[in-house]
Amino acid sequence: MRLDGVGRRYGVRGPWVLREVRLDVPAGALLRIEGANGSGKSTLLRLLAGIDRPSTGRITGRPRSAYVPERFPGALPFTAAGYLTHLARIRGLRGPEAGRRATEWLERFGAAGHARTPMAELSKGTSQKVAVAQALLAEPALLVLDEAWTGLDHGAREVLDRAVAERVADGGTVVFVDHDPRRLAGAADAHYRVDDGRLLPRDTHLPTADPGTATGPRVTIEAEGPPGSAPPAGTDQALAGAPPLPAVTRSAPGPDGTTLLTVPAAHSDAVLRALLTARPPWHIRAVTTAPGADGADGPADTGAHDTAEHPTAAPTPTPAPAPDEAPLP
Ligand SMILES: Nc1ncnc2c1ncn2[C@@H]1O[C@H](COP(=O)(O)OP(=O)(O)OP(=O)(O)O)[C@@H](O)[C@H]1O
Repeated sequence: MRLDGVGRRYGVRGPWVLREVRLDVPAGALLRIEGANGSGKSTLLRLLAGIDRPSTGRITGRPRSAYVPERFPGALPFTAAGYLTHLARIRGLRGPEAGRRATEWLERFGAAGHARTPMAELSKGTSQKVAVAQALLAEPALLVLDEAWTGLDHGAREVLDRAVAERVADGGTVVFVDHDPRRLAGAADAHYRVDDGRLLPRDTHLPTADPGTATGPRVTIEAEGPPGSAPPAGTDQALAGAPPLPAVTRSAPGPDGTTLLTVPAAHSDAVLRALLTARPPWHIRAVTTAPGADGADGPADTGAHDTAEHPTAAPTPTPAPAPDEAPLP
């Protein structure tokens, strides 16, 4: 999908909220939109989702889209399951499949007990689970999330993190706004900022280390996987071409499933992607700056865990390009 010279204002004489927006929305990518309150983020997301039209400019190549609005109109004349089944049918799911998918998403979000509750009687959090589920159930090619994590409990936020990773791994595109800068930290392929009506690319890449040396900025990733298991093989592929110890270290998996991975900053996005798209996906607890391998760069290591560090498995001989290094189509 592509936006060319897109502008939006409310009312013929209203101020331009967005001006001259040009954006390529590639398949299989995670895009983050940032900006101050009232800068026009929600306006942009509504245009991307196709529920609003630009006042000027063109949007072409729109894929099958789904949208979680900032404010979900909860008081609808359905039960939770009835609403999701209805939406699944509108999105093209046929027969019992629509109801099955509705039940499956309510279960994933821990809201199966509210399947028969009228929407108007749902708590704010459960209503938000339904808002998110309606967007996920038909596996859209473009998923647009406007503060979709707000109001969800911890478990549901993790389910949504994983669903986002699944969509991207399946070749879909996810565009999101979230007030928490740690949301999907390091996983976005591109960051943009809405500023004075313009959409500006924000540098997405952490400072690059020289791949030929063991020095340079590093990032510590605290990730949680199945208890006792080592990080998925994809992380080793993501580190192909990275210098070995001391640039790359990995703690032994803790009994709670937590592992600390310290990697060159240039490889961190690819490692995060590998963790989030593993099956089952890993949960990213924190991403912090670590000192360079020579100890010269950045603040002190997190020190959150007392860990025995050891090198990761040897890199694969043929370096694969990190997804974040590929040019956006
Ligand atoms: N339907 C509307 N009618 C008139 N003005 C609107 C409408 N929707 C948004 N605006 C105005 O457009 C501007 C941008 O609003 P928008 O909600 O897109 O910003 P935002 O960056 O998402 O804000 P926030 O971070 O507070 O959610 C604001 O000045 C807002 O008042």
